[in-house]
Amino acid sequence: MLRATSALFSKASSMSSSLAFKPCKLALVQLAVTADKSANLANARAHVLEAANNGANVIVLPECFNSPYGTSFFREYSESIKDGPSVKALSEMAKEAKAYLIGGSIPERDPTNDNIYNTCTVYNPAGEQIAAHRKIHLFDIDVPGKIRFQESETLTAGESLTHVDTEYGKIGVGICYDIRFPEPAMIAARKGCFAMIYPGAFNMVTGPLHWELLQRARAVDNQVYVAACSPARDVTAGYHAWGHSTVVAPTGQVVATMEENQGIVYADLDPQALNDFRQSVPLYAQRRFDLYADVANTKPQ
Ligand SMILES: NC(=O)CC(=O)C(=O)O
Repeated sequence: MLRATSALFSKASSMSSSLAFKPCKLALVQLAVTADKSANLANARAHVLEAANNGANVIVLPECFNSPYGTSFFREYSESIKDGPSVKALSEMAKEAKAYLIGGSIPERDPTNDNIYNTCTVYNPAGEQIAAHRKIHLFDIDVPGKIRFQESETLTAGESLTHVDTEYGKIGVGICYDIRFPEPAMIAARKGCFAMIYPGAFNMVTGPLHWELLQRARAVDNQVYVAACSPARDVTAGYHAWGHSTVVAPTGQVVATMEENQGIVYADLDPQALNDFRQSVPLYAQRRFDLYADVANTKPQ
């Protein structure tokens, strides 16, 4: 299903506070993930090439696309992001596709300390790995009678924010639970990112409640594009992903989305639309950091 954005905001006359980036076509690959890593890599390759053949310049894979999503699987499926089979395959895919590839996430084992991370690696069209984002907020929740998931049982959190320079402009990257925290998206936007992209795997409890809401919130707060790419739902797996990979415009409107099955969602990202909206609703000139710059030092009471 594709929902088109209506032209709510007319073209701005002045572009004084405009953000420079080039138009590009984004593709979110909502992949059916199995317990067979090689099959997952082959399936990812086929879909990345399909997206590129359909004109995508920036292609995104889901969270944990090479492994089932579950704390009991992370160590078994983990590998190095320097020379493991998954990063080799991702690099080749990006090169074959001649596109930027935001390679979902994989369980990463760091050979220097044996820690396991949930890590998104990013590639340029030459196949070079240009960034790696380790999920900074681990998904530890307990909703009684509904879902308990504790990534921290096996994973270690990353320690840095990720902003990737591409020929189209700067893109911020987070992973799934990272989207619940407004600060990284705000920093990315203030540093000139035109989009925040989140490989993610919400579930049947939190998906209907928050998946779209959080993307729209991050988009409208920061007046950037926001996209989240999920695995397809597999009801035979231990974790049932919500699916619904989605792209949201800087206005907060959903521009492209889908249901729960495997497929690809496309959206054209347009600098003119972003800048027109920022001109119409000039948040960047109106913020009152004189009143709330100290948020990190304000303790919850
Ligand atoms: N899987 C996640 O990291 C996050 C999630 O499912 C949620 O926040 O809900």
